[in-house]
Amino acid sequence: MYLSEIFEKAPHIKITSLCSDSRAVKKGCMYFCLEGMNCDGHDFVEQAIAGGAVCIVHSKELHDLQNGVAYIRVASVVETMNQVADKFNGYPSRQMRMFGITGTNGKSTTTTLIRDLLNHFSPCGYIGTIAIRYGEVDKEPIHTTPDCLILQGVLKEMADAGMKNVALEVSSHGLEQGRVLGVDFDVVGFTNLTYEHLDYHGTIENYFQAKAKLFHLVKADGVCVLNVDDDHFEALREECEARVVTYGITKPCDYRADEIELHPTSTTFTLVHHEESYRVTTNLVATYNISNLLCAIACICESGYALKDLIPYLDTLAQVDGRMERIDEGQPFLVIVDYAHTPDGFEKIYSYAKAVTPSDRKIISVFGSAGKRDMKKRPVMGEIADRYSSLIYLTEEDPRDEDPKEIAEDIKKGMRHANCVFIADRYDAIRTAVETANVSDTILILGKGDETFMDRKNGTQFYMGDHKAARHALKHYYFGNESES
Ligand SMILES: CC(=O)N[C@H]1[C@@H](OP(=O)(O)OP(=O)(O)OC[C@H]2O[C@@H](n3ccc(=O)[nH]c3=O)[C@H](O)[C@@H]2O)O[C@H](CO)[C@@H](O)[C@@H]1O[C@H](C)C(=O)N[C@@H](C)C(=O)N[C@H](CCC(=O)O)C(=O)O
Ligand SMILES: Nc1ncnc2c1ncn2[C@@H]1O[C@H](COP(=O)(O)OP(=O)(O)OP(=O)(O)O)[C@@H](O)[C@H]1O
Repeated sequence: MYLSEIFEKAPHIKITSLCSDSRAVKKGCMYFCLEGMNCDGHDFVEQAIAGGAVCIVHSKELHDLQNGVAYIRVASVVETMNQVADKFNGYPSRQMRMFGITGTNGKSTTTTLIRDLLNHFSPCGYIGTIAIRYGEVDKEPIHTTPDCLILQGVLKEMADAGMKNVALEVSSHGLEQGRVLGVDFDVVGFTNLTYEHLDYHGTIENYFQAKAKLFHLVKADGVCVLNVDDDHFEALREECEARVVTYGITKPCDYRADEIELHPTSTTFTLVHHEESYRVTTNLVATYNISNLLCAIACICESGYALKDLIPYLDTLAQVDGRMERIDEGQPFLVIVDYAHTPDGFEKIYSYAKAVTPSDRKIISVFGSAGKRDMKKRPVMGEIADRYSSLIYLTEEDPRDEDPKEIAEDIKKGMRHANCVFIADRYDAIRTAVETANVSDTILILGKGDETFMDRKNGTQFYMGDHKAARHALKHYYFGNESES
């Protein structure tokens, strides 16, 4: 594409790629100077030009301008970058129905459910924490919400591959940093807002405001799907300019789950939507997943599909990787791998574990907390785990350059009752939990979900993953404690 096609009165220079990192520019690239938390992209203009940049988009005054390079000064580099990336890629989000889901917990689950259900009717891509998926393509993501240059490129790939819909996880970091400003959202959904990421946002109000940005990015004739059960529902409704549709469990709303019966491997409930009512069985477990399912159903139905057509697919929904994943090697106790890593996520998964574990049996927990991330939540999560568990194995969980034992000490500050042991190696902690479990106990392995890496002080290293670790330990170290209690 030529620069003159992007900016009026700009020289006729060929632009071959877009970039916001001077270390990655290629010949013919347009470089965007972004102001970050650690440094300012304006300081790397020379490096960008040396690497081959032919156009610099900036907001601050630059000196020593070079011949042969076009300089475009704009009020907001982020906004311009989004517009250019959208145009450069042929406006891909206008060619597909775009679903954006935000919230503290449940984004990956809800977007995966949207994709899984919609794929029965019309091809849908997924972009989020777990992967970038469309058709047969399955790629590792860098971020939950990719930066706009990557995002628009991926959207183009999806449109070119025949996707008609995209379910996109939209993180608060992504919203704050304007990564989705160029996306034309048709449907935006909200799961919940609880304590998380305050190291980045500072206050819960700022965090809410970041999430609320998504609801200003939906098309005028689009839909905002809100959770009536969440404490921030009313405040978020105030922010919505497009039509609002509601879902929930505890209050009257447009899509409601009533008479919920929780079972260890399924859930039954009555799905009420205005005059329609269906008794539904789904293979999803735990009440919070019913909330996620309602959000997904509301998003799909409000984009034109009939509720009755979705019902047949609700009892064979795909397992969401690392989310409430049951590991079954024939052992007589429950082993669940789950990505819970927030106080609310902990509260929810423990209340589910309590509901399905006989009262005279143990809940055994294995978890840690991420290094160099929100440290205040550590004792809070320790307190919750302690309230429900008989035994806790604290272990490493992406310690980065912190000492995992010291992170464990922070977690322990919230504990008062449970037996708690620190085992540095995560596999060893999982193995020990398996060796200690008895019939009808529940082991919860929390915090890493489907991730197969460990961020340590010497960088990101391969980790076999909690699901594989649990399977391996069950196969090799569980010898049957059936007679013990
Ligand atoms: C806190 C955060 O989100 N930081 C993001 C931010 O980094 P930053 O503000 O520190 O950027 P910076 O290092 O100051 O650099 C500013 C600019 O100068 C450029 N630069 C910098 C150095 C150089 O030599 N040359 C150069 O051009 C950089 O490319 C950048 O454009 O902008 C960078 C470029 O887009 C991101 O890669 C980076 O994500 C970091 C790696 C990150 O870990 N982000 C996480 C927290 C995140 O976004 N997570 C959410 C999910 C959260 C959740 O729900 O769990 C996500 O959506 O993934
Ligand atoms: N609606 C919900 N309410 C509370 N907790 C939930 C909800 N949905 C999922 N969780 C918990 O949060 C964990 C992460 O779920 P999921 O990956 O769907 O959320 P997410 O918002 O995508 O999180 P992240 O952005 O960190 O990946 C789950 O493993 C579960 O423990």
